Amino acid sequence: MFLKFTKMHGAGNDFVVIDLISQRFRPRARDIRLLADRHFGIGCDQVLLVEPPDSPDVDFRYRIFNADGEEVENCGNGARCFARFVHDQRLTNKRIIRVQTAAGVLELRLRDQGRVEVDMGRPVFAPDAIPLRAAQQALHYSLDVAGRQLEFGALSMGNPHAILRVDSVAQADVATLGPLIENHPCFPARANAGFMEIVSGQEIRLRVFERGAGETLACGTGACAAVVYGITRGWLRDTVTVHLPGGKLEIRWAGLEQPVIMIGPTASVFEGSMKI
Ligand SMILES: N[C@H](CCC[C@H](N)C(=O)O)C(=O)O
Repeated sequence: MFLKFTKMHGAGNDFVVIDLISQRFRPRARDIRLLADRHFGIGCDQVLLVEPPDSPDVDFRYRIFNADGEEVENCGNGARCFARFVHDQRLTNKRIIRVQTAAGVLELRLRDQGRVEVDMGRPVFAPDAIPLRAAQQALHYSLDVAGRQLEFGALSMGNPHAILRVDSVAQADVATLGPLIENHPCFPARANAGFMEIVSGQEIRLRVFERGAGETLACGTGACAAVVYGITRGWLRDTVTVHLPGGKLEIRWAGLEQPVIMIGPTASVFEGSMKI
């Protein structure tokens, strides 16, 4: 079959977005890997599938697959691009959209100039919910990675994140430490690894080695996780500009039991169809 798709990105984190309301396609992991392949397929960090709602109190359901073919719970940049996609494709004329994901219901608000605001839900710190193998919940943890003791924060934004503070993201050894943290046995579901440089109480630089995709130009849930960790450590205030290699996001968190709010850009790059 030929599958219609739209290629999008949010701050350089790129997606193949597929409308499964007007076309039928039951993807296997190998189909996702082919769609995501930058040589034999279209190429992307994640594949997003847009589906009809499965309950009356949401407008859509959307599913998220990493380039390695694994389905995951949440994707911040993907949520923004999803909202832009359903609006551009006239699947809705709403500017406040409720969408069911594997991590729960997200509320998305279309802002001006292609920007979208997302209520990303509340961070979760309990180790067994991240999941993280740890004796007890802590502000930060210590991890032996390749003989080095690393201090990191860990939390879930629906998906698991480990965050390390570094002096300089430019100098951080993301290529080596990223996969070691992603696949460390203390993370039974693997993890996204964030490397955060504190610029000021309201600004950070961040690089993220993503679970199932490698280092990406931006990670929305990673930006949320890094800001939440920085606020809990007393390094950051409640509204932070996050500078990522592919662009910047604004993250707000008013503290425990409060949702994390993310605002950022979206871009629709091209449409096409692929034989699959
Ligand atoms: N790699 C992530 C999913 C995509 C998250 C990221 N692209 C974002 O914008 O949040 C995971 O395996 O949990």
